[in-house]
Amino acid sequence: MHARAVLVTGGAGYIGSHVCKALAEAGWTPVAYDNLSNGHAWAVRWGPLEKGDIRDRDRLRAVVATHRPDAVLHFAGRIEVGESLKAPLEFYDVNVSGTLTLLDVMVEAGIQALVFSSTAATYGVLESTPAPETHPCDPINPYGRSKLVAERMIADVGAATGMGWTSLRYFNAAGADPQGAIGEAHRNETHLIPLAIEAALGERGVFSVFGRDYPTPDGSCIRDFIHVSYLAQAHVLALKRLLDGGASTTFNLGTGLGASVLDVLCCLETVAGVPVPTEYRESRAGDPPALVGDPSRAKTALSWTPCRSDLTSIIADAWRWHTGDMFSRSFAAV
Ligand SMILES: NC(=O)c1ccc[n+]([C@@H]2O[C@H](COP(=O)([O-])OP(=O)(O)OC[C@H]3O[C@@H](n4cnc5c(N)ncnc54)[C@H](O)[C@@H]3O)[C@@H](O)[C@H]2O)c1
Ligand SMILES: O=c1ccn([C@@H]2O[C@H](COP(=O)(O)OP(=O)(O)O[C@H]3O[C@H](CO)[C@H](O)[C@H](O)[C@H]3O)[C@@H](O)[C@H]2O)c(=O)[nH]1
Repeated sequence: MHARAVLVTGGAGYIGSHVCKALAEAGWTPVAYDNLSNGHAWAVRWGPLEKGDIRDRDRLRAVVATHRPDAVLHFAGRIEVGESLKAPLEFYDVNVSGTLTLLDVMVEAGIQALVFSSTAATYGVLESTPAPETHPCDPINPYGRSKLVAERMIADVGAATGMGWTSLRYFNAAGADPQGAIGEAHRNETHLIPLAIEAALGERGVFSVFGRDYPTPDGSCIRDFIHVSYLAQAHVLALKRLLDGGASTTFNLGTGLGASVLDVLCCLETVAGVPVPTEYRESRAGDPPALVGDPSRAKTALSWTPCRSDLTSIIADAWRWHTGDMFSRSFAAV
């Protein structure tokens, strides 16, 4: 019997590729749909790669007609908070228009289930931490606003058509596949942990800490880091729940615990056994001081546990990936 297909937009990217691995291990055929603007063909190892843009209706239609997926997991999008302030229209184009095009094709094809990659950035500045899903959404950057519009569009289409959906609001995905097959390899890296690793290895000069006067115990921002492989597990569980008739809803995917930028640097120095050369810079526009999520709803409804998500395990996996053979061979193959 053939494994059932699911369409994974953005399946060549960091989180999408880890989810493809988890889906294949759970018996699915993940069909990655990606324009490779920030992902890699080498990261698509557990199913076919269909190259295409999320805004290209005809290409999407053709891919759906070929693979006839039971469901869609939608990761494709622009992701960098800082960039979104410089190029808001690009973010609205890909994250909003792209999601609209995808929904249109799904409705036309009668696909009844969608798992959407949303974000903690939809909340804005938290009134209290850890934030539950009922926390007000008032995003402070175009990235978060574009994802919130997409979330609401999905809910409206679900209400009108009966399509089931689950929006997963990730906090900070981090780490790498513990077996070393894939890891975080954004082309234009802006994320804290990979940049700090590159600074520790002397590949990038000094690491810049953005802001030292936040209202946090050490003055640097606080984030809730969640191991990418266990984030991936939650997608498999959410897909199963949706296909079993579970109600459409939103889940936070975080640990409920925060770590500061300085905590991350300190932990990396311990894991790597070398210092991270560091400087302080102005705070980055659009960064809220603290983002920590309450994952209780996901834990209960999905029977999910965010394993391996202590800072040491996350950073050790990221370090192993970055310094391993796969990382250098992967980039050499681009
Ligand atoms: N990384 C995080 O910590 C984090 C946190 C919250 C939410 N998210 C969301 O998770 C999703 C995946 O994030 P990621 O970190 O894996 O990013 P990523 O950039 O590694 O993955 C996104 C993928 O989408 C593809 N893509 C971008 N624009 C496209 C387009 N127009 N058409 C087709 N494909 C396109 C890219 O090539 C890339 O492979 C995103 O939707 C992001 O908003 C990420
Ligand atoms: O060189 C750097 C890079 C980052 N930071 C700081 O490290 C923290 C984390 O920054 P990242 O860029 O790694 O991640 P973000 O929290 O900005 O955003 C990530 O998590 C969000 C949800 O929390 C989003 O969804 C988004 O897609 C994803 O990139 C922030 O306080 C940032 O100011 C630095 O100090 N120096």
